[in-house]
Amino acid sequence: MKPPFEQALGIIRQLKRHGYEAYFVGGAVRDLLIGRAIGDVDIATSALPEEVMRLFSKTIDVGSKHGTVVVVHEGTAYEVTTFRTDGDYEDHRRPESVTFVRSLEEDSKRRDFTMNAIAMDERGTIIDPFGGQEAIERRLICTVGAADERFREDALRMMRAVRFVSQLGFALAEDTKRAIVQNAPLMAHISVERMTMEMEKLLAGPFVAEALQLLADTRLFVYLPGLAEKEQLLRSAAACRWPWLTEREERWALLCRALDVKDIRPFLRAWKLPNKVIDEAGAILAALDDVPRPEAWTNEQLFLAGLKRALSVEAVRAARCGAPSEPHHEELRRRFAALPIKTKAELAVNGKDVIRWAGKPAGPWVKETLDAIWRAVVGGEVENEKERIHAWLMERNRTHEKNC
Ligand SMILES: Nc1ccn([C@@H]2O[C@H](COP(=O)(O)OP(=O)(O)OP(=O)(O)O)[C@@H](O)[C@H]2O)c(=O)n1
Ligand SMILES: [Mg+2]
Repeated sequence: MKPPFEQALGIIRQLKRHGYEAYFVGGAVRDLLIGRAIGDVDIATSALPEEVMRLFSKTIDVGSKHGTVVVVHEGTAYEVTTFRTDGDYEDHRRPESVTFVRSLEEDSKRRDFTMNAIAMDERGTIIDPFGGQEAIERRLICTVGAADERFREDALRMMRAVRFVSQLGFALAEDTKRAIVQNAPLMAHISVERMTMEMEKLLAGPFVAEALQLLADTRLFVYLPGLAEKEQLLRSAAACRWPWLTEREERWALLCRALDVKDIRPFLRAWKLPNKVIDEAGAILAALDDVPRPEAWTNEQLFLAGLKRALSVEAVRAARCGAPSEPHHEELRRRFAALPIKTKAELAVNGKDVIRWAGKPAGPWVKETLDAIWRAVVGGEVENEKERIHAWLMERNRTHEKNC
């Protein structure tokens, strides 16, 4: 058995030793069959959560009410979920309560897409009750059973379908697509946090262009934060080179730019993104406005942005206009390496020094003076060395006095 399944075999064997059924399920089995990098390995079992907790020494109760216990095995955390059918769905979100069942087949029936309803036992035998392998061969995303029911159970699945299009390059099966169009308004019941998780995966997929067109075709976009009025721009955003971006902040910055979002903070806040992400996306966009062309970076702008952000700015610019950014990245790396200091902390003098030299009480002038100093150092006007900076400051004060 291939890694990472091999590492998790111990859990399946332990469950089986005690008379329970246990299988690998979900995305990991799907990705194994597709030949794609495998993410988290999930396990489904006939054992009840308290039985799972009794069988393993290190467990975390992450949602035993819903059947999920995390088992830490040889340093890795695995979600072990009891076979279940999802009880009554209220509000088209994941259920309040679930019913535990003892058969894998019952469990597979409640899953979203046929490719996600494939199980694998400890010998590597595939159990595929709904034709998931055929769907994978035909590169189709197809719900388990009636699409309407699956989407009414959890409306987020509609967005999952589109994010799988982006990640896998598969197409939506006809009836699955039709059901998304019909049920799109159910997205109104879904929390923003869950939408955002899917949107981030969607924007990071290799087939994001198809996925963005599909968000528009299915009208799912109407229910996404800040997108309701942006159908045409969303379609044009498909032309951007999204796969050239590597950071989530770059993707959010490009989304703002492609959708011509004027007030980016409220837009990004509506997606409930962490402040850190909002700040960085905002800083990337501000620098993109300040530096009109990739060749136009001044040393000061490069210093203030830092190398990482400067590269992000050029990646976003390139993804937007389709001209490769590699040559600019090289040049920016070279120029950043040549800067005499990379951060203000590397300055050879600090506030205490300038106060001592001036013999004046601290005040706003200290920051102004330090700003003038780093600008002069970055601009190559003075070497980053204490005595030279002192001399440069005295000279500057003399000229200043003269001019006044
Ligand atoms: N709304 C949902 C979410 C999940 N699932 C089922 O739970 C499995 C695991 O869910 P999750 O880890 O969220 O998705 P993956 O399919 O594993 O995708 P990823 O690779 O992104 O984790 C899915 O394969 C699917 O069988 C579902 O039926 N309906
Ligand atoms: Mg998963």
